[in-house]
Amino acid sequence: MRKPARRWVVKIGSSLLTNDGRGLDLPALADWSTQIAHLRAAGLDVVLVSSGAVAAGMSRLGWSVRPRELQQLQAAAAIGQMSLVQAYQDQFARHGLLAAQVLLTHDDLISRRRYLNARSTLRALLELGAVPIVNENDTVAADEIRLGDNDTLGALVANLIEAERLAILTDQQGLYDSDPRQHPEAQLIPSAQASDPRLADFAATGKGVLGRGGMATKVAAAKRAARSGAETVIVSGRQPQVLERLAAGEAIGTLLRPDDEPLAARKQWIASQLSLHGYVVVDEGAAHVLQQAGRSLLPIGVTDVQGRFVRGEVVSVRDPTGREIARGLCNYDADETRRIMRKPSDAIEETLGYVDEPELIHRDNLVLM
Ligand SMILES: Nc1ncnc2c1ncn2[C@@H]1O[C@H](COP(=O)(O)OP(=O)(O)O)[C@@H](O)[C@H]1O
Ligand SMILES: N[C@@H](CCC(=O)OP(=O)(O)O)C(=O)O
Repeated sequence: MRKPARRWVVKIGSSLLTNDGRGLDLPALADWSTQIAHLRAAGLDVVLVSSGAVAAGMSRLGWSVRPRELQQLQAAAAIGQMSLVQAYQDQFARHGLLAAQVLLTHDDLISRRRYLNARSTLRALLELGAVPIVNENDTVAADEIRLGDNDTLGALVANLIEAERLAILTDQQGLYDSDPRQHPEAQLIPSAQASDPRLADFAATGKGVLGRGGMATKVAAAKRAARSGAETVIVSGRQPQVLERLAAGEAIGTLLRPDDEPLAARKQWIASQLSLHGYVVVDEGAAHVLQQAGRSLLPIGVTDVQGRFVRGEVVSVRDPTGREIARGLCNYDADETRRIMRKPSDAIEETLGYVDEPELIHRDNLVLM
């Protein structure tokens, strides 16, 4: 029996919530809300990441086919999000709980200031005893920066609140060794390391009518959640008392475990950046000391700088073959970095006229990928 985790992110996908597209499944939604209320009563903090806005909007609009145009999807989401949170609010109120709507975009999670704001708001809501209900802010998220699937959002929220567990409720019993919709003989994987490269192959194909990501985004989410020390359970939301049984330590679904101890909060944030404004290329010697000796990155080891970034932004670090080996907060902006690259740190002052830090990226602000 595993010990129950204290802070959970519970993610409910579109396929499940809408019973594969037949509008919101209100009895099921009521049941999950009851289960979450029981978890709260048992002392667990729960943040709910719920999909279903587009699907609920489609059903309100009488649309049976998911539109392709972004504006149509956004309009459906705006209509559907109302029904979605209203349904949750009604259900949580039956248990004396307040529900809180939290709509996040990708930008909110890459800007340090907004990231910290989102984190403190979520923490405040949990302290107030409310149940935060998170979804992507579909109205404003433009195509190229959309998270698109809520598995990624669930993992980012797990990083944000340093959750111990990400429970992904879906329409299958868990992760199988191939898509059970196409391969009835597929075998359920009871547990694995989130970093196991075979998982991506198992999840390679197939998704539901409405779901965005299929299993591939769930496996990627487990990997991302593991970076902040969270374990992920992929499990059928249709199992009776699924959340309570998980909380009691029952081994159901697929458990994907992190390899390591949790990284510090800053390192989690650095590792979870989805879009970066630039990268630096380092020579072999620098790549070696970063990876093997846990050292800071000095300007002398940098051979190329690409993109535009400001001081304090997260940049990617690539080895001479172009492979990303690390990410970190850069102490100099892109132009300054170009001017001091290949130079020893004691030449920074004569080159720039000032010196802020001898390191380009300090090891405390650097995370290996
Ligand atoms: N290896 C696999 N194991 C289980 N399900 C898989 C696998 N590969 C693909 N799938 C598909 O992923 C679907 C769930 O993903 P998706 O439709 O995006 O759901 P959700 O809306 O819950 O995120 C399943 O219905 C299944 O057909
Ligand atoms: N923000 C979207 C969710 C996107 C989506 O479909 O996610 P998922 O079903 O979890 O893969 C919505 O509420 O409709």
